[in-house]
Amino acid sequence: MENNFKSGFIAIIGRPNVGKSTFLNRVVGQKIAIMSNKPQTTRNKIQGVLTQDDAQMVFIDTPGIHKPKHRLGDFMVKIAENTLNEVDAVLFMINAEEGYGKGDQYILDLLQKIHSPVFLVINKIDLVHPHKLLDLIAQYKDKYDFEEIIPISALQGNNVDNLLGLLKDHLPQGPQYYPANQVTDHPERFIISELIREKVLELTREEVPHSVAVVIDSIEKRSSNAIYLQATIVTERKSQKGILIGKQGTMLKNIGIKARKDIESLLGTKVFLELWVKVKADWRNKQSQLNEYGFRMDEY
Ligand SMILES: Nc1nc2c(ncn2[C@@H]2O[C@H](COP(=O)(O)OP(=O)(O)OP(=O)(O)O)[C@@H](O)[C@H]2O)c(=O)[nH]1
Repeated sequence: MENNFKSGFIAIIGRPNVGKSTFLNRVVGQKIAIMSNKPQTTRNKIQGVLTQDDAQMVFIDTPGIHKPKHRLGDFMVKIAENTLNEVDAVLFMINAEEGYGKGDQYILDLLQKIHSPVFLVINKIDLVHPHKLLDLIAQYKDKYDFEEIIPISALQGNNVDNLLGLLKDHLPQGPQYYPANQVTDHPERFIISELIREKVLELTREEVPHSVAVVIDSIEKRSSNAIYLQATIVTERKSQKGILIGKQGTMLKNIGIKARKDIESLLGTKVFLELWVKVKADWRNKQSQLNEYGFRMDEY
């Protein structure tokens, strides 16, 4: 039985907002990658691990690949290229509703340089008429020699199991890389900060840019079923700090309440969360300002 076990690393690529994080979260059954309706919120590579009786799939969620405009961009793309060559399969995800675009051609060019098998995943089929889907499949078939073309709805779950089955068929025999109950190899710290950042983006809409960072200052387990967390939201400008705090602190409270609920369901314990806002410039003087803008979320 051991001999028939299949495993492999699978990269998910696609333009921003096509639904990569939604897919990953559905597959591994937990909210581990940040989800947002704004593009380019996936900044780090996040691995989700799906373990079945006879297979293990390790997913790598790459940042939205797009045309590099500066050196950092070039560097990122080089990393993406290397990653794509090292994995066992690549899922190229597109948005059925948007159809073919320039950004996709850029990715298709990138894919021409790699040897790993590529699956075209057409996501958000719940939003389009079947005729449009057929046109899209025909269009993409001409552009690249895909291993498979699979339409899905990551949000509703349609055809996702079929995709996983096909993927498994293509994976090589291999070891179980991670324990069966592990869904991600990232420390909880990172996931927690992403959950808080997600709430910031969700609640502040366009007013606060993606450059906002969330730093976990401390995680303390004071009893078997309670975790005490301190986190700081770091912004670049004073005006953003004002928005994040809101009138009489209402915005920060709301961010904290929503984040706490998600963190509690992720960790399965009660969470006490203290949240602070800092401007990058006064980051070093943090200690002296702590009491000015902080809230304990368990009080709300
Ligand atoms: N209707 C519909 N919406 C979807 C589907 N999959 C994802 N979405 C929505 O599309 C938006 C973007 O989804 P994400 O999963 O954050 O996209 P992403 O590709 O990870 O985006 P980046 O982090 O920018 O790379 C969210 O509002 C999702 O709810 C789907 O199958 N159907």
